[in-house]
Amino acid sequence: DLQSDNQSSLPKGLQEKYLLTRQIGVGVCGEVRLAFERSTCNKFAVKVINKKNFQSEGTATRNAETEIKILQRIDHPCLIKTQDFYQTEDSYFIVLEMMEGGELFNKVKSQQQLKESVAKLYFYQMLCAVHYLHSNGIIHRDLKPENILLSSSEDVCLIKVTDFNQSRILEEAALMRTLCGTPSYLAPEVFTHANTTGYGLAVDAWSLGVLLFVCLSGYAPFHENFGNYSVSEQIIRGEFTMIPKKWEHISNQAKDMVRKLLVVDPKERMSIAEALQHPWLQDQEMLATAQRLMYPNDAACHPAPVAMVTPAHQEAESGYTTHRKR
Ligand SMILES: C/C(=N\O)c1ccc(O)cc1O
Repeated sequence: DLQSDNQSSLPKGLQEKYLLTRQIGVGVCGEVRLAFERSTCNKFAVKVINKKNFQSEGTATRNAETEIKILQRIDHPCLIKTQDFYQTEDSYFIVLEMMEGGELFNKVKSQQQLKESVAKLYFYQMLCAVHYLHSNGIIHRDLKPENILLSSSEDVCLIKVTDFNQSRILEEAALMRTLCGTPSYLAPEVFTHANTTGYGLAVDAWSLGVLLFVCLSGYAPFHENFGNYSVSEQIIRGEFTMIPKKWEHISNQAKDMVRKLLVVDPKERMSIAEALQHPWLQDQEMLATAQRLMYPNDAACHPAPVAMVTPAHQEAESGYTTHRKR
């Protein structure tokens, strides 16, 4: 009975504004519950984060309030919006926009591998979202299929990146949690330079490479069942295998994109900006679809002729380079 114990342990403000109902997701740090805003009946997803999962509670709690203000200013069509934030002695409650399609993780699991055109549409939106985060000085650091949400169960749909706020709010604790969670998507330098949080934007490019590999092939490039190295050793060595059966129908341009992101040396790894200019994404039909999904109002008032579509990421870098000129 949701009116009894569950609601009573909730912050008063949260209880007054929202009715929390069933669990719709669960993760390392806690659970996600479906909530209804009482005044509008609009649906929201409330992420309940159990504080005892995090070591340095003092600074994290202090950071939480300040960080949430910054993050509520973050506004991009492919980033989950933070609607509200509450906390009790032992939990954080982050009220997030609802995504009816759930986690990308479940779609890839059920479909084995995504159609290349669908993987391209999703990957382009992820690149735009992460490009925007980086331009606002935020490194995600924990990009994985569980943190990519789908707006609907249709293949052609808007996707949104989540949890960038959580790792930002609980900075040092997020690093601890990240290192405790499954390392499959983490870039090599997170292991080799983990104690210096100086690793840069390139960690997200690596994780997007792993995400794209999984969407295209249906399996992870670095996995404990592969070879006789641990997952972290496989990552540090940059050793992955494209199983022919899984990759035979995938274009060379898609494979090229993956290979240029899964480069061990962050200085040699293709950047997000370079990835946005990669030939695989210069696909006018995909760009027009992404534009329509991300900026539906623009398309309504003055539909851009497909040939003239300005890529939604706008700040297009001049020219595509396979490797940054050193
Ligand atoms: C975290 C989140 N939205 O922000 C979410 C998580 C799981 C799910 O099935 C649906 C959702 O909307």
